[in-house]
Amino acid sequence: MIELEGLTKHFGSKVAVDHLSFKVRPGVVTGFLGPNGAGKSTTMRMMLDLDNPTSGTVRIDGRHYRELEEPLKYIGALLDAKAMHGGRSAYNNLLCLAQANRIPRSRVAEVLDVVGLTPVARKKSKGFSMGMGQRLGIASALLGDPEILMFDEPVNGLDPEGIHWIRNLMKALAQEGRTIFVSSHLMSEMALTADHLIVIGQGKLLADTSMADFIQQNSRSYVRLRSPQQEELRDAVHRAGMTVVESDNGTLEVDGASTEQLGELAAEHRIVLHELSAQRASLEEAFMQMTAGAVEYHAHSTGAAAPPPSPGLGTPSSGHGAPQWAPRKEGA
Ligand SMILES: Nc1ncnc2c1ncn2[C@@H]1O[C@H](COP(=O)(O)OP(=O)(O)OP(=O)(O)O)[C@@H](O)[C@H]1O
Repeated sequence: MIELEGLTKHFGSKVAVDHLSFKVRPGVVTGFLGPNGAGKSTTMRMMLDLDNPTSGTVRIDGRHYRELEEPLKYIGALLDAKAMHGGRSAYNNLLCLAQANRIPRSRVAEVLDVVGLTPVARKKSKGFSMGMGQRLGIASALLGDPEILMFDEPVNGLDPEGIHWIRNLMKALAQEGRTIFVSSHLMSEMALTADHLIVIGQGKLLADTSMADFIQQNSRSYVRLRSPQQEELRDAVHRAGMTVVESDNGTLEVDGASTEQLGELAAEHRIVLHELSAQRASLEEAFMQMTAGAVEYHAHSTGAAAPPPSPGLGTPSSGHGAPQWAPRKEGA
């Protein structure tokens, strides 16, 4: 378990992380989401004692990182896959790490095998592709067989087979009862991987909830109906006291009713249906809706529609005076 309490980080006048308190629990994959510059990497760095908090605490299984005798045996992390020594082979990179943490040499071959790098174990890591570097970083996180694993953008540079592999690896590790904390900008991937979500914006906690609840609470769900007797159907739905709107493509959209209710209603009125489907927004839509007011840098221009404002969640910001050509981050 990872526990944050009032975690705060200032860089000069910039508040990167603002009184964050949450727990990352074992047995599930917890996704860590936030727009660019929200403070995810800074938070993860403080979890690993790579940055000092301005205030607040992080506990790893009840202890501060510095109190862990051999930290790699408690918490493994992939933060920056390029952090490896390029002049060393994959094997030697891992061996150095193993020796510094009193991890048996035999574990090096084991983790190389897990990540599929055994055939290139003796090759210098500077010649590795981005995906291979990412696998090596994952191997280093797994080296101490820790109960807690943190991955910052783990699918960066991985091909579809690699993405599938890391998704299954994270799920399997969670099923073993480990604590898995992962950040990613790939919403479709996160939707397939994470059970629970922590969402931050401008350093503040926006949500700490299950994936299903997050999507449900931050998006509209409705039932779509299509029928050759569209007018009859619309009247029947209307008479049943439900809100129905006709979409641009000629289908009907009904809020606040189940597919069962609508199917039965159509049968009662002997109306033929060509479509009866529950529509639920994607994680991406729900995320855009929730974080609309917490995006640090907006692109303004070429047809990419801004997300609609979320009721009660603040209005979309124009970037707090930030330039509008969307730099990635200050000081990066
Ligand atoms: N060393 C630093 N010096 C000054 N400002 C920093 C530093 N590191 C981060 N920041 C700022 O703190 C804020 C949070 O940055 P951070 O990298 O943690 O965000 P992030 O959520 O990981 O973003 P991204 O999704 O773009 O990687 C940003 O505004 C960033 O510019």
